[in-house]
Amino acid sequence: MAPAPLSPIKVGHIADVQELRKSKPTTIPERFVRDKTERPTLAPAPLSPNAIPIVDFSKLTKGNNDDEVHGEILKLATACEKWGFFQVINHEIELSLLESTENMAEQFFMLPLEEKQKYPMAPGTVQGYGQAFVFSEDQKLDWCNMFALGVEPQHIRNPKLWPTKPAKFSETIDVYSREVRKLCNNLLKYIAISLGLRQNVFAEMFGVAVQAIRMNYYPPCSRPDLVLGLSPHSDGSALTVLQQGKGNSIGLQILKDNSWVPVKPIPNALVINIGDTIEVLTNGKYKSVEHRAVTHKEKDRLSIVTFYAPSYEMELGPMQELMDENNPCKYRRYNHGEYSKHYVTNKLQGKKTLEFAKIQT
Ligand SMILES: COC(=O)C(/C=C/C1=C(C)CCCC1(C)C)=C/O[C@H]1C=C(C)C(=O)O1
Ligand SMILES: O=C(O)CCC(=O)C(=O)O
Ligand SMILES: [Fe+2]
Repeated sequence: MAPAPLSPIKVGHIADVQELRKSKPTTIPERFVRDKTERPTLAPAPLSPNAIPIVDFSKLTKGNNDDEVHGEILKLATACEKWGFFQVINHEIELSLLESTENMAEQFFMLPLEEKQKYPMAPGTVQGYGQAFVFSEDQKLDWCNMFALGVEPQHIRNPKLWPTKPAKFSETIDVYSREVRKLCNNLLKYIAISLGLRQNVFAEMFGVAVQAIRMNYYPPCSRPDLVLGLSPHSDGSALTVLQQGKGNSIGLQILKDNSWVPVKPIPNALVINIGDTIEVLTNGKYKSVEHRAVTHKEKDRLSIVTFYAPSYEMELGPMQELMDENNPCKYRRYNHGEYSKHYVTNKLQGKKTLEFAKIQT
C-alpha cells in the first residue's frame, strides 16, 4: 500500500529560504529559530572529523585475497553496528555521473522561484519542491529547500513533478538512480554476509525495492547557531546513499554517544547510512542512527540523497537468525507500506517514528 496524501492540513506560510537569504536578513524569522535545547553546537566535536568509518568497496568485490575481503567485511560490520554510518570509496559509480547529477541539482535550485514552484510539494506529502514533514502552523522550519521524487517502481512516480528544466534533468536522475540502485543491492549483499547470512536474504525480503531521491539545498544563514538545516531524524529506508556537494563543506552531523559528530566529506566518496528497516530486520544489531544538518554563515551546501527501501507490500520483522534467548525480539512485524505512511505523516523527530514497531518492555 502506497503512502496516501493527508486531508488538507494547516501549515501556515512556509518561506522559501533561498528567497529569504537574498535579502541577507540579520534577524532570522521566528519560525526558523530553534528552542534553546535544539540549537546546534557548531564548535568541532571532540572526536576527529574523520572518525566515521571508511569502507573500500573495491576490497569487498575484488580484494587481493581472502584476508583483504574478510578485513573489509569486518570493517563494514563494525561501521553498521557501532556507527550506523560509513563513507564508501571506490564505489564504481562514474565520477562524471556524480558531477553531472550534482550540476543538475544545483541548476534546478538556481532556477527562478516561479519555475521551481511549478512542481510544488503539497502540504502533508513528500514529493516535489518545498519543505517536507511540516504538519502544523507552530512547527519550527528547517533552513533548507528540498526537491524530492519517487523513482522506483514506476507507480510511485508522479510524472507531473519531474522538471523540464534544466534540460536533461530527468535523464540524468534516471541514470544516476540506476547506478545507486546497483550499489545498494551490492552493499546489502555484503551487509548480509557481514551478519553471517545468505547474500540474497535482503533482496528476497524486499521484492521490487522502493527508491526515492531527495535533493537538499541549504543556503548560507547569518545565524547558523539559531537554526537547523535539517531536523534530527533517522531514515525510514533500508539504506540511504548521500552525495555531498563538491564544495565539501561540513553540514551533516550524526549522534554518537550523545554528541553530534560532523561527517567530513571525502572527495568522491558516498555516505551510506543504515535506515530503520535494517535496524528492525537485524533486531537492533545494526542501528539507524539519528542525524541532522547544520548551516554555515557564508557557504551554501547541497546534498543528494537516495532512499532505498522494501516494496510497500512486504511484511517485515526481525530475522529469526538474529534472535535468541539473549536477544529477544525487539520489534513487531508490520507492513512496510504502513510504516512508510506513518513515516511521511509525522514530523522528523529523532528516532520517534520507529516507536511504531518497537515492542515496549
Ligand atoms: C527523510 O526521509 C525522507 O524524506 C524519505 C522520503 C521518501 C519518499 C519519497 C521522497 C517519495 C516516495 C515515497 C518515499 C516515502 C519513499 C525517506 O524515505 C524513507 C522513509 C521510508 C518509510 C522509506 O521507505 O524510505
Ligand atoms: O543533507 C544532509 O547532509 C542530510 C540529509 C538527510 O539526512 C536526509 O535527507 O535524510
Ligand atoms: Fe536522513
